[in-house]
Amino acid sequence: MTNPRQVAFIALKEVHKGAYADVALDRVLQKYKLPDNDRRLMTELVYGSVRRQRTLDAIIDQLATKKNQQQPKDLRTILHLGFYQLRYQERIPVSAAVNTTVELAKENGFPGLTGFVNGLLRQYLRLAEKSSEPLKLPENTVEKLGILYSFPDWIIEVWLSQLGFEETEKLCNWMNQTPTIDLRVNILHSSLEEVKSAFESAGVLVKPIPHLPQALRLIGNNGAIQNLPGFHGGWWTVQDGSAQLVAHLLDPQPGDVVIDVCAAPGGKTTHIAELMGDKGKIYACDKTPSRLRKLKENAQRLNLQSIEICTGDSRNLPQFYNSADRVLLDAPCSGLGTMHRHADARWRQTPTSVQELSQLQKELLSHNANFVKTGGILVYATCTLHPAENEEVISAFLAANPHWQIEPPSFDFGDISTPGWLKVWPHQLDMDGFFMVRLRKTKDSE
Ligand SMILES: C[S@@+](CC[C@H](N)C(=O)[O-])C[C@H]1O[C@@H](n2cnc3c(N)ncnc32)[C@H](O)[C@@H]1O
Repeated sequence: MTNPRQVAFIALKEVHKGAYADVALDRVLQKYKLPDNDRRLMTELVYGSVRRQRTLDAIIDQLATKKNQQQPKDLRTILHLGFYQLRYQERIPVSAAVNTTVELAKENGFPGLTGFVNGLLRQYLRLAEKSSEPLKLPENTVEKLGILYSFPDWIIEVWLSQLGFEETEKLCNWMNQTPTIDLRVNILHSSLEEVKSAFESAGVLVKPIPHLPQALRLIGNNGAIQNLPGFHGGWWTVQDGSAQLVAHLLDPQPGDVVIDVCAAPGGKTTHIAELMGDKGKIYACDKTPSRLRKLKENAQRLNLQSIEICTGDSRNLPQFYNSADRVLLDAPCSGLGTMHRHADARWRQTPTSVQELSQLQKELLSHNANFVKTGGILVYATCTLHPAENEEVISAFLAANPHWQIEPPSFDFGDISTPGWLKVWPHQLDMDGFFMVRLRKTKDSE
């Protein structure tokens, strides 16, 4: 089968049964071999329909007599695909969007409803001719932003409470765009100039990222990452700019003992090893063996020797008391700062899952802080923008551990609020949302 819309429909059916969007997409891409252009269109339609689900459902609710939840599941998916193209894909001619959606309905169990599908899409087009916003939006600010930008109300509330209306709207917009790809150059085996010129010779453009000495951002869509020059030689690794900041904040030194307690798949572990000149010892701990296998592959590809893997729950690691110069806790989190990378993430997390994660983060922090020597450093980081997983975790830890204190970053980057934690707001800095804080153990606990 080579019809990209039909393949998108099959992937979306999997997502609605509970599959992760990227997993469902990979599965159909393996099964149905599509030419590059169709592959790109199909990917856009799947991720876009998942991301914009709330907005698309609101359109169905406005135009159809039956609400989206009452429509047959597959028909709702087909309508999502149709409305997504009409609302967000200006490059697709309107007639193609309408006709292919009607065809999808006919071919997938709804031959009797082609008139309904056609009518609904054309009704939307008539409204779009009359007004730049065909969708009727509620007065309530939270719901309005939630429907317009397709986020659950609770996420909008979390952002509004920290940012206010204008900045929240900018952040919502940012989170709905196609993610960029950043690289971190492995300074032990290459240099920024070498990677840049190898890429340019291969016709791939990159640009540096201000303040980040090892970072390059890819410009444009370049196909499979493994085919870019230097990948197999370990010249670089894919890592977003804001994730690169974390190891700089830790500032590891050659010869240090470092414990990375939630390490897999090793983006930050390998960065730490590079900054240490691969001299010293990094214990890379994680509870997920499949992710640790990736870490091992990454370390091998980057030709790093100083990393030792340990598998298990880092709330119970027994052997490291008072032994580390530095500990990194890159905690499991709700990922609210990276939702542009995971189309379905906004629908998977809930206020309850955030509370559970906050509890886990507190346990990980209080246990692993014991591993730091007096005078040593612990960096706590997450890729979420929820205070319950960030500021509140740190405040609770400091209240219970007066022999620890925050050290503000020595570099100037992002929103470094008193008392010194660094919060990267993606719409301000054009990189993933992150929170990180550097803590020093000033004396032994009593
Ligand atoms: C944010 S990811 C780490 C990303 C990694 N630091 C990097 O830069 O590539 C969080 C990791 O925590 C691990 N994790 C979750 N709960 C854990 C626990 N109780 N003990 C150890 N690892 C845990 C997950 O398996 C996941 O790999």
